[in-house]
Amino acid sequence: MKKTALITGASSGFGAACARTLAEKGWQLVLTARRAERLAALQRELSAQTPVHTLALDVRDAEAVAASFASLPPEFAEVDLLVNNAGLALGLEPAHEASLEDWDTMVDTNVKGVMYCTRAILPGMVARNRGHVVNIGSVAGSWPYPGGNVYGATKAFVQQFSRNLRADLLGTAVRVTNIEPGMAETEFSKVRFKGDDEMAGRVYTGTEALQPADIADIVAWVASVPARVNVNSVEVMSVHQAWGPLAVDRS
Ligand SMILES: NC(=O)C1=CN([C@@H]2O[C@H](COP(=O)(O)OP(=O)(O)OC[C@H]3O[C@@H](n4cnc5c(N)ncnc54)[C@H](OP(=O)(O)O)[C@@H]3O)[C@@H](O)[C@H]2O)C=CC1
Ligand SMILES: CC(=O)[C@H](N)C(=O)O
Repeated sequence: MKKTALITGASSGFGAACARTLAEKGWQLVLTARRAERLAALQRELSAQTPVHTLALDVRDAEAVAASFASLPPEFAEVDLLVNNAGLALGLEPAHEASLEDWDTMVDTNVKGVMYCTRAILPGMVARNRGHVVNIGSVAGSWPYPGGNVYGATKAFVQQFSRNLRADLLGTAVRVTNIEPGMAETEFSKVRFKGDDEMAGRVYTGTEALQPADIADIVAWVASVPARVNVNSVEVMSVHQAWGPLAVDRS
């Protein structure tokens, strides 16, 4: 029987790449994000390969997360792998100029979204004594950079939440991994710069960033090691990056 992976933020970037890679490796998929049409397209692409269930969902909505995860079709209900990937950065202003609304959105998505999804899926994993939570943190959670203020802090939360989950889950076979990617070429910068494609493009100019499939390969790897092994964290950067995300010239 195929194992089930539930991926949040599967409509683009790392999440969509994880869907493709895990489908290739024989997983069946529950794909979630807000953009239902993107999920439907990915489902059409992958469904010849593996069963796919899609769920249009905003991870900031605790009740919707709990209700939809509790009412998955029976054949998808036992989630073996939760990839907490949905997330975003908004703005790159210094703290004294940043928008409180952007800060709230980042905390609601990157912190509370991860909490809500984890809380909804974990009881089943513990009851079955089987499962794996893979959180997508960021090098921005450990390495400072100008304008990284709240985004980086949300990823520091993800790092420590991952460690603390392991403490709570000691004595069970449920695994937790925090993956901390460096700069990667996805829709991340388009979102951060609110559709300013020129600004977003500058992030990747003159360098070679990670690609979504690079992160998907790591997710597939941490999920494939022997059940006794917990890969606690993986920090991964482009060979062209050695510390915090590259600052972008805002002028
Ligand atoms: N790209 C990078 O350089 C790095 C990214 N990361 C992290 O990787 C993760 C994936 O980002 P990446 O693939 O790069 O960026 P993308 O913008 O390509 O993907 C982000 C995904 O998150 C989903 N999402 C955002 N907000 C919500 C929400 N409220 N509810 C549900 N889904 C949501 C989006 O779907 P939709 O809009 O359809 O809801 C989309 O599928 C994020 O957590 C990001 O912080 C970490 C390190 C580096
Ligand atoms: C490394 C990331 O999370 C992101 N690309 C950023 O610029 O902060």
